[in-house]
Amino acid sequence: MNSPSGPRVPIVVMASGAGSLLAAILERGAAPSSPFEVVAVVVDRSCAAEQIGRDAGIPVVSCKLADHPDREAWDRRLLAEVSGFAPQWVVTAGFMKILGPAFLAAYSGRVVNSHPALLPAFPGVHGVADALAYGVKVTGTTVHLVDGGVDTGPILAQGTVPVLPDDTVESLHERIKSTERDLLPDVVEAVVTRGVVTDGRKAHIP
Ligand SMILES: Nc1nc2c(c(=O)[nH]1)N[C@@H](CN(C=O)c1ccc(C(=O)N[C@@H](CCC(=O)O)C(=O)O)cc1)CN2
Ligand SMILES: NCC(=O)N[C@@H]1O[C@H](COP(=O)([O-])[O-])[C@@H](O)[C@H]1O
Repeated sequence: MNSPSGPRVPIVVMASGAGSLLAAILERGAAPSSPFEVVAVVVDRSCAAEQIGRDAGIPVVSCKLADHPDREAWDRRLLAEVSGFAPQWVVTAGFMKILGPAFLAAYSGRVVNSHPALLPAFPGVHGVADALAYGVKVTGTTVHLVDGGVDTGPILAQGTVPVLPDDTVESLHERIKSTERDLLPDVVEAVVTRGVVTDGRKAHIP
């Protein structure tokens, strides 16, 4: 049992952008009662998330695809870097690269992603823009386990967000991120404490 008095579960957070989800996870992990500890931040590009990790006094590792001969080499390097921190869970929080087979073989069932749409609708890199262009009136966020597909893994939790008549991609995305900053740390706390039970496509946190 991981409790305030017990050892904290080590997690690695991966990010590519502004890092506001990373900041929310770091804040939650810094609470005295947190069941988890962020032991490293991994980025795939130069981004604001790097500085957020450094400001928190946490090791930040940059693993850029362009610095590797091919995708397989990058995937293996990513695995080596992350494994060096021996995390029990990995959280992709705005990480904009597809994780490959080597990485997922090692961390199968232990990678949690936050996506800015209600999956299975609007997967991929442009989830917010695609939902807005489609004309949906409600969208949201999905926290799911990562598998070999793109945003296809078993769903752990979802939160809904209204689409307002004057929304732009930016205004809608910011409203979704506000929900993500609560939901993702909630799910991380839950999975590190209670684990996940999967049955085919279905997953629940007991
Ligand atoms: N194997 C998986 N890897 C990742 C998943 C996943 O479900 N399976 N989710 C992502 C996050 N994500 C959306 O939530 C996502 C990120 C990136 C892409 C994508 O197509 N990336 C391109 C590059 C785009 C870029 O560099 O800007 C790529 O990897 O070639 C789709 C969905 C975390 N990883
Ligand atoms: N498909 C992956 C994807 O779109 N991820 C999204 O990037 C944003 C990161 O925000 P942040 O950089 O402020 O944390 C979040 O909305 C996250 O769901």
